[in-house]
Amino acid sequence: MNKNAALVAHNLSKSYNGKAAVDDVSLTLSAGSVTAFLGANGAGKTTALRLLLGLLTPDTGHTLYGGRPLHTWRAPARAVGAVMGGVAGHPKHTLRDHLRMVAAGVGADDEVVGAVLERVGLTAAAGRRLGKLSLGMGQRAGIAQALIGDPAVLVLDEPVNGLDPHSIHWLRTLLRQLADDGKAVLLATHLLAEAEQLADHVTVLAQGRVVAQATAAELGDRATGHVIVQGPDLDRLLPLVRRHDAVLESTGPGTARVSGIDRFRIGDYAAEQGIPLHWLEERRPSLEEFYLSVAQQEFAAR
Ligand SMILES: Nc1ncnc2c1ncn2[C@@H]1O[C@H](COP(=O)(O)OP(=O)(O)OP(=O)(O)O)[C@@H](O)[C@H]1O
Repeated sequence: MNKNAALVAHNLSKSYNGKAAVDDVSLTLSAGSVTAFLGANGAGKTTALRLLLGLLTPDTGHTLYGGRPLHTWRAPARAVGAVMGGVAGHPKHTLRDHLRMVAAGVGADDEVVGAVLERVGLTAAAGRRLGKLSLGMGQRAGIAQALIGDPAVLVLDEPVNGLDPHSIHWLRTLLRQLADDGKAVLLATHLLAEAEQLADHVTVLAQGRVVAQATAAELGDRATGHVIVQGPDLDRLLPLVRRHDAVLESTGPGTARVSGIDRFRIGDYAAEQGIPLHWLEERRPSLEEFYLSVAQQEFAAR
């Protein structure tokens, strides 16, 4: 076990009415990294986050922050900050006053409130009432609130929901900066492109279970892609295809799709045999294709 990890969750499980919402989920978050919990709606992401945060009691398993359970931290807001959808507070309170109250609760001063407002780009909106914040401002305010304790771990549930493209870009940049500052960031998302673009590590959840855990790049490599080849004489590739137990599928005149051999082998073989090729392109699977394939394999095994 990595004792220096910002967060270690061991074998978390939670069932409702005999059905597992989260089934034996383990996770390690390191300082300076962004991790995504990726899964379809109902995969168990929110339940897993609530277990990590101590908002739900697990049937089995436990979570350590900096090597210790959250309840042993004198100031839990230094261990973890959570954004579980917008900002919750009295709609008539101004954003500044709301954050001041939160700050007082965690022993932070007004300077911290000014700093977090600036960090999320809401300095000019500090005097607005919570009830008058737009959806995007509410998301930013939620992040400001989570950052007040300067936590080592930041957890966000579907943070891009309802955001416009400009705000999504802003959020990506902010999360990367927070990781660069040394925080461990965990976000739950059903948006495959978000996980692929933003996260260093991806944990794929399906029906409450971890079905894949790797870097975004490794996940892509693990899945099988295919190669598009074009040329006037593609049948001459068949001996190579047979040798590798691969598949060559004609997709039109002079064009085929090969799976089971990489483009280097195909190119080298074509050069050795004097087979003319006009095009050779490896199509790597997207994380989406990978996710669907692992989820299908997982369900098929049940
Ligand atoms: N309090 C509860 N009582 C009964 N079942 C629950 C409860 N909370 C979650 N579940 C069930 O557990 C499963 C996982 O739900 P969860 O909300 O964690 O999924 P999710 O991946 O976050 O999906 P979504 O993005 O749709 O919220 C679902 O089948 C859900 O119906």
